Amino acid sequence: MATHVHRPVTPQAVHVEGLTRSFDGRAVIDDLRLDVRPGEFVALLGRSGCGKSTLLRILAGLDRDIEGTVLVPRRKAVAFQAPRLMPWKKVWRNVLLGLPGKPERAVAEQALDEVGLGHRSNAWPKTLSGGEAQRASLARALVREPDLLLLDEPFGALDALTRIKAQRLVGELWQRRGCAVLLVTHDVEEAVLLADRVLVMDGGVIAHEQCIDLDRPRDITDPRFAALRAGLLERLGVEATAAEAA
Ligand SMILES: Nc1ncnc2c1ncn2[C@@H]1O[C@H](COP(=O)(O)OP(=O)(O)OP(=O)(O)O)[C@@H](O)[C@H]1O
Repeated sequence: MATHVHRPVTPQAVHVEGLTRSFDGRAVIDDLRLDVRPGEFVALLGRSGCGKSTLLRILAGLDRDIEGTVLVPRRKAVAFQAPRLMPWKKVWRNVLLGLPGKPERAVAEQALDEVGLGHRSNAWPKTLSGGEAQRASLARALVREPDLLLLDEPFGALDALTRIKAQRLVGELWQRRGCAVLLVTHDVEEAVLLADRVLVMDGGVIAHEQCIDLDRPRDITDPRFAALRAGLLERLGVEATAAEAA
């Protein structure tokens, strides 16, 4: 029997047990177990099609056609690779979209300030750059004051420099807000840079997990960083280059 329960205070930010999700009789998620501690930053890696987005959508409450137990906080927010802004609403109205009650514009502006986009509050979405649109999408997640922030490849479509800035911003927001984060990414370096723990999904379960016990801010030139990255690449079936493996 499926249970998808929201509870305000949980010993874990996420508790998933015996989770199975099938499409056309094929179990993409198969008896999966996952716990995320409050305030923990977890990155989720895995080859394309292994079920990462499916898991994230289930945690977000967007897919309830499941078996098993899923416990998540009531306050949660999700941001996707595509910022999904409504083109006919100004940026600040997009940020408030779907919030209960009649929230004030100032609420949106505070969140936009937090992501460095206060000056574009009154702009139309089509006038934003890719990085700005992604920051607007993050602001929309932040106004929900989430205990759990779910990010599905949020930097995937950004150019290298914008991506680095966006990663830094998410790291800062996480430290300031203290919410748990589950970040789906293809980028092993990004995972090691940001996460407390990196999970590798395979065969419908969490097949491997790696704690990242490096000080913050992280130094990608630290040999331990390279070793962790190489280990995870190997887990993903990607041959590390000779330089990385050294
Ligand atoms: N609504 C759906 N109907 C049928 N099959 C689906 C549906 N959603 C996902 N799938 C299938 O489930 C599998 C997992 O998809 P999912 O998008 O979760 O993978 P992913 O790990 O996020 O992939 P990627 O890294 O490429 O984004 C895929 O084989 C996909 O085709």
